[in-house]
Amino acid sequence: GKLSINDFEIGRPLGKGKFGSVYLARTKTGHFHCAIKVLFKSQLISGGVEHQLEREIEIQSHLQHPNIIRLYNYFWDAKKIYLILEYAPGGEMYKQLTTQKRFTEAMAGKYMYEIADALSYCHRKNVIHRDIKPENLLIGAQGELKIGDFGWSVHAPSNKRQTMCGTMDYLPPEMVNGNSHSDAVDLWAIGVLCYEFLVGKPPFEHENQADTYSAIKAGRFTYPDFVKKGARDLIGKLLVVDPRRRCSLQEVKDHYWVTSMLDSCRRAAEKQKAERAA
Ligand SMILES: COc1cccc(-c2nc(Nc3cc(C)[nH]n3)cc3ccccc23)c1
Repeated sequence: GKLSINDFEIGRPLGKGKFGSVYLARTKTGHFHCAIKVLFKSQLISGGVEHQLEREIEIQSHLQHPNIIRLYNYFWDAKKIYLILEYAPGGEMYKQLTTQKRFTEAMAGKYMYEIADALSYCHRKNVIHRDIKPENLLIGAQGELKIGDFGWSVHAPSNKRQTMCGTMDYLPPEMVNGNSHSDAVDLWAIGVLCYEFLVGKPPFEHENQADTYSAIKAGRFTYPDFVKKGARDLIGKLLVVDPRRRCSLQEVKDHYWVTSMLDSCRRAAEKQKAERAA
C-alpha cells in the first residue's frame, strides 16, 4: 500500500539542511536504516524552489550507483514533503575535511576515482550535477564517497541562471561569464575539489568576491610546496578555462596519480583486514 511516515520509526536528527531537517530512521518492518529529509512546503514555496525539488526527485530517484545516495521513495502530507534517502553513516565530507584540515594523497586520489565514476554514470544519463563541493558529499559505511544532494542538477545542456546562495568557489569560468554550460562544469568542480582535499581550502578563494571571480576567469591559482607532481598534473588538466580542453572523467579514472593512490588505499585496506583476521 501507499508508503507513509507511519511505516518508519524516526531516530535522532542528523542535521539541518536549508529547507528542512534530516533524521535517521528505520522501517518498522525489517528495521531497514535510511535517512528521511523532511521539507516544509511553505519554505519551499517562499524559497521558490519547489520546481527544483521536483527536478531533484525526478533525477535522483532514477540514479543507482554505489557513490550516489539513493532516493528510495518520497511522499507528502498537508505541510511537509518526506524524502526517503540512503543512509551514509560516515556523515558529511566537509566535516571530515574540516576536522582533518586536509586529506592524505591516498584518500584524495581514492575520492577522485569514486566521484569521477559517479559523475561519468550521471553524464551518461545526461545529468550534470552543477554543485559538486564537500558540503554535498557524504561518506558511506566503508569510507566511500557518496554524492548526496542533487538540488542543483539539471539535464544537459543548460544555461539556467541560478541565484548562488552557497559558495562560488566551485563555479567555472563559463558559469561566471553566464555562458551556456555543459557537463564540463562538473570537471572543473572536481578539479577544485581535488585541490581542496589536498590543500584544505579551494584554489580561487580570496577575501573579496571580485578577486575570486577574476582568478576563476583567468584560471589563476598556485600550489603550496607540499602538493606533489602527480596531483598537480591531474588538477592542471581539470582547472582549464576552456571547457572543451578539460580532461575527461575517464582520463581522471585512468590518471597515473589516481590509479596509484587507489592501489595504495586497496593495499592498506588489505593489510588492515589481514591484521584484523590475525
Ligand atoms: C548539517 O548536518 C547534516 C545535515 C544532514 C545530514 C547530516 C548527517 N548525515 C548522515 N548521513 C546521511 C544523510 C543522508 C541524506 N543520508 N545519509 C550522517 C551523519 C552522521 C553524523 C552527523 C551528521 C550526519 C548532517
